[in-house]
Amino acid sequence: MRASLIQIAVDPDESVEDRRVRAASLVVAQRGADLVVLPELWPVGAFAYTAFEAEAEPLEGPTHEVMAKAAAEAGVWLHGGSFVERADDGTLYNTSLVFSPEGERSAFYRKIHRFGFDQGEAVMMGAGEELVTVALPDTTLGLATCYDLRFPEQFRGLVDAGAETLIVAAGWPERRRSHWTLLAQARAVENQAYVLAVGTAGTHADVQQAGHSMVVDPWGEVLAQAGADEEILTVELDADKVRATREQFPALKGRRLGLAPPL
Ligand SMILES: NC(=O)CCC(=O)C(=O)O
Repeated sequence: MRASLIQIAVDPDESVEDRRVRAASLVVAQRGADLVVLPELWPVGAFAYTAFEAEAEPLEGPTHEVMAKAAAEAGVWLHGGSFVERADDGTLYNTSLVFSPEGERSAFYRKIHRFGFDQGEAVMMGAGEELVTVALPDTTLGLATCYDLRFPEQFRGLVDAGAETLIVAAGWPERRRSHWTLLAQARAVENQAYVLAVGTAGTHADVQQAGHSMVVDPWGEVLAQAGADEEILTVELDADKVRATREQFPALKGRRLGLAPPL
């Protein structure tokens, strides 16, 4: 399975609409891939909190429309990254979209763990409540967004739901890049799964993005890693490698659940 990770630059001197057009063209240029992935909040920027309200859109808004068309034109499974969704009740969410090669929406995922503690996303957005997996012909995707990466229990839940390829769409800052790399490899090793971790490039809202998108295999080997600038990583994944790894080294079957708490 050929996967392309689009590490798109998010810079304030480009309008959201212009970036939507550019992102769609980058997706269409990946014709021949099986799966294409975009990062977190690439339309507005993961740290552009002051623009969230103004750039919020309905689930089936402009980003949904251009990504659906791009998936169909390229004939690829597309994780279209995430955007600021305004739900029918007015709540904002950090929402990811997945489209089939026919341009049909297969899933949407609202980020469960909101970043910011007492500011930004954590206070401006609602929290997703559901784990989301997407069955592709060769593998099952498990969806996560940026800060979710720090919560191993979410990934265990995705693996227990059948996920073999873990997608992390992110807007991870450069100043914590070491955590990005470490955690992406950790999630791959502990879950014996591929991790496709795709970040943004550039600087927005005075936050330099880490870029350094990466693909990690079920043994924790980094198969490919981008630099800091806008870049597209394309890798060949062997979906059977996940099952073979789990059979050769069945650590997931060794979990001891439901242990009594210490007295
Ligand atoms: N957009 C994010 O979720 C940022 C997460 C982050 O900076 C961190 O976990 O560190």
